[in-house]
Amino acid sequence: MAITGIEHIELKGIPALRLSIANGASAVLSLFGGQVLSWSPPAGGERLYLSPLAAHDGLQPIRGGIPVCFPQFADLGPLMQHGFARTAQWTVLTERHGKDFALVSLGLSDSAATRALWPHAFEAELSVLIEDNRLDLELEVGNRGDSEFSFTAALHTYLAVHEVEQTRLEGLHGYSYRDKTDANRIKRDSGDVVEIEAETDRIYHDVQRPLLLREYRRSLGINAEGFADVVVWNPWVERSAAIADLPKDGFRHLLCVEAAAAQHPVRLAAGERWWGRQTLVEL
Ligand SMILES: O=P(O)(O)OC[C@H]1O[C@H](O)[C@H](O)[C@@H](O)[C@@H]1O
Repeated sequence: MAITGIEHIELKGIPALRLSIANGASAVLSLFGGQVLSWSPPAGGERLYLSPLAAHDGLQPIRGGIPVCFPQFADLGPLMQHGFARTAQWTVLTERHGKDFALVSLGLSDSAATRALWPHAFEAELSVLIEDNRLDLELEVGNRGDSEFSFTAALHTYLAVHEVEQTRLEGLHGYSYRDKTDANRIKRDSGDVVEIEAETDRIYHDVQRPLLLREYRRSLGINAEGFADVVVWNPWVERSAAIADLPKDGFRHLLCVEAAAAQHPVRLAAGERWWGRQTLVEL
């Protein structure tokens, strides 16, 4: 019988935790970056894309899984792309499991290194739960300083798909989005579904609906709370060629559907806390 519970493992030299439950679902969470690297629901089959060329040197970001972008999403500010959380060492705060669930929360707080980049006292907590056919991630940020700060953030989920051109993303009809592939023009989605047939890099604003990712013979529900925006990213052929840690045809097997707070930075007064959550449900 498969081991259930929470094991401390190493994945290509990176310290990580493996969460497993009795129904056969499992997930792997790296302490470097506080990054989920794998999730298999009870029916089996990996649902997250992890690049075979991803760095595992504990320095560079890991291409794939669910990177945490904080305190900056993409290049929306003066920090390095996607902020420092995805290349920081997180620590284990809690581990809990029963027959039907496994929950780990990791913490990251300010240090001399983070204050040199971003001069604020913060604590971030990432909780990762597997239960039934779900993966649930929650990012909570607290301001433990004495003045307000603001940040942008995302759970940059790389979904594994069989063939991206045959994948349909439903639920974004009618929402406006910022199109990074077209000079950041604001557009309105008028299609019934989003299909990927070219480089796609969009921030959809104020998305209120759950999304559905449909593929041949499988579907995934994607829900978010607290994060106002949804980013849809696929680098397609030309941009992929410039991404050293992605194989040539890697873009065909991934679609990033990210829960983000990007359009409007989150403002936190001293002592305040914020949280955002993304849930993936195998249907
Ligand atoms: O290559 P990375 O720094 O990991 O960023 C990968 C991508 O992340 C997000 O989806 C952004 O919207 C894209 O513009 C960016 O290219």
